[in-house]
Amino acid sequence: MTKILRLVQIMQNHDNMGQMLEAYDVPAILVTADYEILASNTKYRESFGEIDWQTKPRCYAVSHGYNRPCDQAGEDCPLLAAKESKHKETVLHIHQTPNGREHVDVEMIPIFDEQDQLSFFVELLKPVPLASGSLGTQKMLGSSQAFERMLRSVTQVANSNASVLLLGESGTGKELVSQTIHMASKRSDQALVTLECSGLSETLIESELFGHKKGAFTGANSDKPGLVEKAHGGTLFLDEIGDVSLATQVKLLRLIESKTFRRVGGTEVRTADFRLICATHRDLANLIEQGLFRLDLYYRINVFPILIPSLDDRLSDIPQLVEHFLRLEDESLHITQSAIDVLQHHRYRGNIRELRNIIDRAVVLCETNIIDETVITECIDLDRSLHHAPSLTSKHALSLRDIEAEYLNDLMKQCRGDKQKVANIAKVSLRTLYRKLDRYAISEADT
Ligand SMILES: Nc1ncnc2c1ncn2[C@@H]1O[C@H](COP(=O)(O)OP(=O)(O)OP(=O)(O)O)[C@@H](O)[C@H]1O
Repeated sequence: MTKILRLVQIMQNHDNMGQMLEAYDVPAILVTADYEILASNTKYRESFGEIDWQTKPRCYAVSHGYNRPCDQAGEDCPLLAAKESKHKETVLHIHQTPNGREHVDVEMIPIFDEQDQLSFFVELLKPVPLASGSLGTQKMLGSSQAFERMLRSVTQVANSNASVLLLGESGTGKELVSQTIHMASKRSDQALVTLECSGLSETLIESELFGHKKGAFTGANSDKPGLVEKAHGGTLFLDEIGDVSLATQVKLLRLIESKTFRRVGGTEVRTADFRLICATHRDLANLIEQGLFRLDLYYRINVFPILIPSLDDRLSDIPQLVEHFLRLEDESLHITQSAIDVLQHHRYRGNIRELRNIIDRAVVLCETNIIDETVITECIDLDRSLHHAPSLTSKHALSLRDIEAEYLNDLMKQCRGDKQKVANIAKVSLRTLYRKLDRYAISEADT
């Protein structure tokens, strides 16, 4: 007797249905071709709660609160897809769970009877903890198709050791995706170490990445481990990899290929075990054509590329993102639908970061706890007026830049070049600090 036949017989005995599902170590339900749920396993009940068996429960009603199948509600229906293809089908859905709306990786397995007729489906529902369909502080938010496509890639690659290349415009969330991949990987209990490569000189990148020996250059008063050592066992995230010079690319290639390196000024060959994630907003193929990016390095870093959609390609996520950013500022604030409409018609050059700026600005400008269309339009126009007044902005920016440069220079001296300390005092991220130090050409050697 074939395995499948036995399975069908087992399933025909209602008492055994639940037991059969217990064999799966993920939440599972048994569904008929008419979408009726016949049984669930313990893992399902733990994740999604008890099903009310009094009413003939349908999967679309239980998982989504719909009164018709998902495909008729404008969503992908894995059951319909499996009926048509007669193969296992997978899809990422947002389901109602006791924790609110959560992304769930759905796998629909068709089961045939001895006449080769499709009789049942086993639906496996794996919650995806790295994203949220509703509000949450750490998670990536979104439910648009473009976002879900990207999230699917993130879930597929997170658990492997493959090098990932994140491609997307500025402010689309590349850094957040790198954190998500790290947190969902086997290395999550070790460090995620980030180096923002943009604008750093070759010497600085080298000394930051590989560390240096005492006396390696002026100001190197003691031995210092580099970021590669700090990332041992964990993940190394190289942001804006498209901006590094050809000379630095050679060093990176050597590091990635051999997983060995030497501290600047040192002779000892050290090894490091890290998972590599790189990101860029630049068109690497174009850079390769111009001879500005090495093809061999490109192949090394681009084992698994993930395209991060721009905000213009996921406008339907705006209400959810706005709610989230508002909640971070003040629980009592509300935004009107017409204000949301304005935000959904705006074109974002700075993507989610720009949206967040607009909301932060609106929180300051609104005089009541309601943010309406007028406030949002004012916040958007503020950006436009800055772009259209170059002489004014450059004049003011110049003096602000001078003040900032002096402040950071002093802080670096006070803290003897300890960038983490400086970043803490200046209340900026380490990443922002690197950008600023580089912009003002302040180096450790000056401190
Ligand atoms: N899916 C998301 N849900 C919630 N917040 C997000 C999401 N994606 C990005 N953000 C927020 O948008 C801002 C920009 O994200 P991030 O810094 O990760 O972008 P980036 O692509 O790395 O930008 P850059 O290329 O300029 O370094 C951050 O405040 C981040 O928390």
